[in-house]
Amino acid sequence: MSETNQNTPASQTLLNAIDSPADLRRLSRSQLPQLADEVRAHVLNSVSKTGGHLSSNLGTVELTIALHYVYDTPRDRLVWDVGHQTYPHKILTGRRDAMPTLRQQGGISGFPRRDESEYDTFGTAHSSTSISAAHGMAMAAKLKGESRRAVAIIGDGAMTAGMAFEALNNAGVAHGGLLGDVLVILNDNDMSISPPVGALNKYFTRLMSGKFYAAAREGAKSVLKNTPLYEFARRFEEHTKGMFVPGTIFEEFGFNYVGPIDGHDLDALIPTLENLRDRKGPQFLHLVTRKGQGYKLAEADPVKYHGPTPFNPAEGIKPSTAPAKKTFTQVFGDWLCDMAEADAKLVAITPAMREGSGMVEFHKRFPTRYYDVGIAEQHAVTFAGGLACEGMKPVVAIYSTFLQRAYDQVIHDVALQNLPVLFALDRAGLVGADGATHAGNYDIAFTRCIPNMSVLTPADENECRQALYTGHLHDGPVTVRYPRGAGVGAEIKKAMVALPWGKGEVRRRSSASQANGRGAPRIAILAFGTLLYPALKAAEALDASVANMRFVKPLDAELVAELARTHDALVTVEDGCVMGGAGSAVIESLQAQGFTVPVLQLGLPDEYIEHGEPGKLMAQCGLDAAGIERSVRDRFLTTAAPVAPVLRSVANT
Ligand SMILES: Cc1ncc(C[n+]2csc(CCOP(=O)(O)OP(=O)(O)O)c2C)c(N)n1
Ligand SMILES: CC(=O)[C@@H](O)[C@H](O)COP(=O)(O)O
Ligand SMILES: [Mg+2]
Repeated sequence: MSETNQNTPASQTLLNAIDSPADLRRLSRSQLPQLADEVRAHVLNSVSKTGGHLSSNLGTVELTIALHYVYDTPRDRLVWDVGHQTYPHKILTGRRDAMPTLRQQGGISGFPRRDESEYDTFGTAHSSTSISAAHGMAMAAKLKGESRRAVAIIGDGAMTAGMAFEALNNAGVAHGGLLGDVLVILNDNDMSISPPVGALNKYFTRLMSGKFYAAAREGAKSVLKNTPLYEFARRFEEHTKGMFVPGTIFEEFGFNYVGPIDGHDLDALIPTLENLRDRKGPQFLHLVTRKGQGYKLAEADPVKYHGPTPFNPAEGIKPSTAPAKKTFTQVFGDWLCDMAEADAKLVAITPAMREGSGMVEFHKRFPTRYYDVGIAEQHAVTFAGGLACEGMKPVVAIYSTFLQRAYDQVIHDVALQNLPVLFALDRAGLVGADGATHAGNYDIAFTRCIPNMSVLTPADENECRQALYTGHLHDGPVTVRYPRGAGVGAEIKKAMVALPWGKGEVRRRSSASQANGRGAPRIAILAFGTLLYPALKAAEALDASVANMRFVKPLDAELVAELARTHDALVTVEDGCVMGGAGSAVIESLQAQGFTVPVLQLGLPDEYIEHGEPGKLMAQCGLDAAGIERSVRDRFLTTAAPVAPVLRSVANT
């Protein structure tokens, strides 16, 4: 019996004794409903304190208990799609008492992590990967002659990504005579983050509302419940269900389809999973659940409770009273509506992130020009390409990390054809609580190398608005990147004025540079994006010049040359990966122009930065003012490594 954690209410008598699924499997079936109540309470109690994903987790309590009760985990593999709904899974697999550390530095992740637990069989967070991974695990078991099973648990939202169907298409057939024993569980709560979109959702609704099948089931179950016949009827039903319900798309893919059944009913879940566990070949179980189950406020508004910050569960989420600075997301949302007013050709696309991308107002005001395409980033980009071919001005609002999902579409379907698509990249740089899977660290590197692509890095809220406007006017593909949350609180000018294309600006001149180089080396910091402000602060202490570069591509080569001519050393700072980032662009420009001035590149390191508080994480990466100052002193201003007199090339004269 584990020690009762002082943070957990005493009412968790069953849960406090469960440190692994083996403990769970020692419970009787009749104890499981109480355990479900305790797990649900623990989820609500924890998330209301730490913040995190809530409504999806409340919806998977019974499913999680049933899976660990029926399957021999971790020998049998569970792969959770997206993985934002795995708090019950973590609570039941030895991390109950770690929940207060959720998504905090050094604490447990909000998503499954292989390096966090053997029960987290596959790292997820980007959606729609679970069927592919589970299929791989199932085929490996076949090839190795192991009897283990693989289960993918995927939501109705995640099912809208093409990758899920790529996997179904592959998993449903034999390979070399071997057929994987994979179970795909569709956790259908009729919700993505926003209300679901697309034809697939309508199809699921038809399946769920299969009148005859549902009625036949309920009738049989209530009559036979708790009788020996129930078992017979259950098996009979399996073999006769095809007579009542027309073949489903999943059966066309080669899966044995079962369902829909109530994903909160343990008496339905457990026998069904026991039956499916012992069947060979690809199985598909369609569950109907409710997002937010068991907490009325989340049941009523699963969108609001998808990923709340800390709140009082007794009162629910209250609007913040603090006069908050506008977030970059809000700046984008405001600009989008203003631009739509001014330009009828503007259309806006989101791959299932309406709220997170700040598009609720745009959707309300411009419903015919708003497209939520579901979790389908590849389609979102090429769809925008098609719109642009016909003279529309599409804006693809997408988190930097999710654009990674559509890289070929950006190159092949948009940039190569030089189509005017504006990519509004939110969550650029470190995002904090979601950790490495959601970091937008790489977009500067992976977009600036694409011919025809332009890359803008606004420094504050006002410049973000102007950069979006500038990108919208540009006749070619453009990315404008901005971080999660608020900036410095710059005054936002309503008037939209295009930035001088490809031009940066000097924001501070070092006095050393006006002293013709006597004394301390003359240093210039070239800042990209919101790191302009910590750079300015560091420059005060360093007496360095500072340039707000604004554009990574086209880079202001003239400004780079002028700074190289008038300074002994250059420093680049960016909230993106150093490798291939903006600093690399500056070095390439210096080389191309024949300059040999030393350059210190500051940015995100070649490693994954885990979840934590963004400000602290940036400081740990040396990207706060103190860190920038420290790095410049260490590199250029210590006697140990003085800046050598620069051999000035011809270009310097
Ligand atoms: C590739 C990708 N795009 C977008 C997201 C953002 N996202 C996280 S959860 C979610 C909705 C998932 O809906 P569903 O699969 O139905 O799970 P539910 O939240 O309903 O349990 C989205 C769009 C993501 N994680 N990965
Ligand atoms: C699970 C998932 O991918 C989304 O819910 C994501 O966590 C949202 O991130 P933001 O909180 O930055 O909008
Ligand atoms: Mg869903």
